[in-house]
Amino acid sequence: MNTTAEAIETSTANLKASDFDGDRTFEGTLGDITAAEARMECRQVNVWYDDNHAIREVSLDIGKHEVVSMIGPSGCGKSTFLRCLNRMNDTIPAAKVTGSIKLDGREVLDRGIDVVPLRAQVGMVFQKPNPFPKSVYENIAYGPRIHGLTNHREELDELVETSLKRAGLWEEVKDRLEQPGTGLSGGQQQRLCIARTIAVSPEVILMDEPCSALDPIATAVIEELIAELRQEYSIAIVTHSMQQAARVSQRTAYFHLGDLLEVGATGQIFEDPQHNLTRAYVTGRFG
Ligand SMILES: Nc1ncnc2c1ncn2[C@@H]1O[C@H](COP(=O)(O)OP(=O)(O)OP(=O)(O)O)[C@@H](O)[C@H]1O
Repeated sequence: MNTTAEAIETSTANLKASDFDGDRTFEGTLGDITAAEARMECRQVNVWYDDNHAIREVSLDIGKHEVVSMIGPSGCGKSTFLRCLNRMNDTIPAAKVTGSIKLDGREVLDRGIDVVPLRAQVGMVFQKPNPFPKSVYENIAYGPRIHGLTNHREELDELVETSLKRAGLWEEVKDRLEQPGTGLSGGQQQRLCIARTIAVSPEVILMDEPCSALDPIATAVIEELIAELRQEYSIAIVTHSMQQAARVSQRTAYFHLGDLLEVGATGQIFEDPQHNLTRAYVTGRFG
C-alpha cells in the first residue's frame, strides 16, 4: 500500500525547493497565523527586490512571550521577512515592501515613522556576532546614550550590568569591561550583541541564524538564553536547524519560495504537518 510517507518520498525525493517554482498551487497559509496576545501583526506583506517577488502576501502574528521560528529552504524569504519587522529592508535600495505590519497597533511600514527608535523597540541579532570595535562597556552603553535613555555614569553602569546579567554574560566579563568586545569568544560576542539589544529596552528581538557561527556548547548557551528572554520579550528567529526550532520555539512558520505555507505549534509542525511540502522539508526530503 502506498502510505503518505511513501507518497511524499516519491513526490519529493531528490527535489530542490526551486523544482516547485512556476506551478505551485498556493491557496493561503495553512494553520492559525494569529497569536493569543499579538505584539506584532503582519498582514499581506509583500517584498520585491526589483522584479524578484521575494515574499508574497505573508500574514503572521508574533505574540507576547513567545518564540516564533521561521524555517524553510535557502532563498525562501525567511531573512527578508524578518528584516521587514524593523524596516531593515529600507537599507536595500532595490527592496520594496507593501502590506501592513503593526507593533502594538502602530503601523511600522508608515513612511512617517522614525526607524531609529523602531529598531530599538524591535532589535536584531545577526548571524555573525558584530560587536562594535569598542570596549565591552561601551558596546552596551552606546545605544542607551544615543537613544537618549540616559547619559549619567551611574545609571549607565547599572544598565550595563543589568543587560549583561540578562544576557548571561556578566560573570564572565565583569572584570574586563574596559577590554575590547571583539576580544571575547564567538559565543560571548553573540551574548554581548544580545545584551546590547536588551540595553535599549526592546519589545521584540529578531534573530537571524544567531548560532550558525557558534560551536555546539556556545549554541546551547544561547538557546537557554532565548528560553529566558521569552519571559520578557517576543522573539522571532530564523534558523536552518530544525532541531533548534524544535528546542527553542513555541510556534513555527514554514516558508517556501516566498510563501508562508504553514504555521502552527512547533510540535504540530514537526510531528503532524498539514502541507505536503512542510512534511517533506521537516523529514529532510529537501533542504
Ligand atoms: N539584498 C538583496 N538584494 C536582492 N535580492 C535579495 C537580497 N536579499 C535577498 N534577496 C533575494 O530574495 C530572496 C529571498 O532571500 P532571503 O535571503 O530572504 O531567503 P532566506 O530564506 O533567508 O535564505 P537563506 O536561508 O539562504 O538565508 C532570494 O531570491 C534572494 O536572492
